[in-house]
Amino acid sequence: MSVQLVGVNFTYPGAGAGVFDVNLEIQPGELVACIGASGSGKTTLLKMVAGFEFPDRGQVIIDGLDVTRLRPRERQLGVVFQNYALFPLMTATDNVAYPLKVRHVAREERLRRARETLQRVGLAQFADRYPGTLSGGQQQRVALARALVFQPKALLLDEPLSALDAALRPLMRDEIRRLQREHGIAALHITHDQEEALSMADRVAVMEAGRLVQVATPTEIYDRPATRSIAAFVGQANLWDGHSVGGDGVELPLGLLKLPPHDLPERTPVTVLVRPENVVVGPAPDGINEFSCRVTRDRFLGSLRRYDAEIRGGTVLGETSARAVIERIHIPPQNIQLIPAGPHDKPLEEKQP
Ligand SMILES: Nc1ncnc2c1ncn2[C@@H]1O[C@H](COP(=O)(O)OP(=O)(O)OP(=O)(O)O)[C@@H](O)[C@H]1O
Repeated sequence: MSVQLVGVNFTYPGAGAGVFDVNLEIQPGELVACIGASGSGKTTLLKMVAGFEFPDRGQVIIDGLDVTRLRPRERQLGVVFQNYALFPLMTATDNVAYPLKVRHVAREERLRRARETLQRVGLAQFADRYPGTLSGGQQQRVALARALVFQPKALLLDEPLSALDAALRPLMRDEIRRLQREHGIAALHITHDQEEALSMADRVAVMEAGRLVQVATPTEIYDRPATRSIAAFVGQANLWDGHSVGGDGVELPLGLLKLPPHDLPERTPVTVLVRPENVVVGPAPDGINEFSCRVTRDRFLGSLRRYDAEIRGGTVLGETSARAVIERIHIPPQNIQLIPAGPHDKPLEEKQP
């Protein structure tokens, strides 16, 4: 059961904000995570699919059916929100059975199906408990069971894990993926948490100012971001602006950097991306892209160490598991990614490391 958005446009009345020219297809069993800065339109996109708002133009197609003008309930979607939105005066079973009740399923049948779904999310022994007596993770699993109980055509997840503590989140990620794959339904997952998006999703959709600017696998988004702003938004990044000197070089504020051969004409403006883990501590065997440096910030993060290496012309952010004093670094040419300067590039929203 797939979800398709075709040329979807929506502007909030009286405001310039909304979503624009959105085309996206989520295959059965596929999970697409939508990420983007606050206010970029992620929730609005979810509202289009859910039917909480109607597009001004374009179509929403679910399981091959045009649902653009259908109301939320008629779309048969499972929706899970950040705050669970459970009914506090109903037991876990009654909460899960509720969508069946509104669909006029007979009482015995709906209780049977609710218990069965609770069992599937590992909560059989909590069936008669009230939400207030359950932990955050257990409540979230009730919410998930409630979204799955009526065999929805797709699953919409709006920050479903952000209220959970860090230890529980990876478990719930796996749980959601297992259930969603088992049911073979398409899922759209809105999240602020990049690690969650990269680790859970089959594909990641990046939003900027109401538009999908890149939709690709997690590794493609991380390794080959389409624009400078995507590179800055996803993960940690060294981003340097400069220009091509033809052949295999780029001229940057920190000097000439050697790259794998490229065919950009001389003086083409480019942005260079180097992920911190691709900066290597110590001298280069051939002296290529090697810098002497002074470490100005050094943070020990357990399995790795993140440092700022001051070199002539700038600062390089690096990551290493080495514990020794860092006096020289190098950047192997194959670890450098070229991002053509493009019209999409907007002022950066770079994170502080
Ligand atoms: N009801 C509304 N009326 C007018 N503008 C709105 C309304 N709801 C949202 N917006 C605007 O639409 C834009 C997109 O909002 P949306 O909630 O989709 O962003 P988001 O990416 O989900 O943000 P966040 O990550 O902060 O939840 C924002 O500029 C927001 O101010």
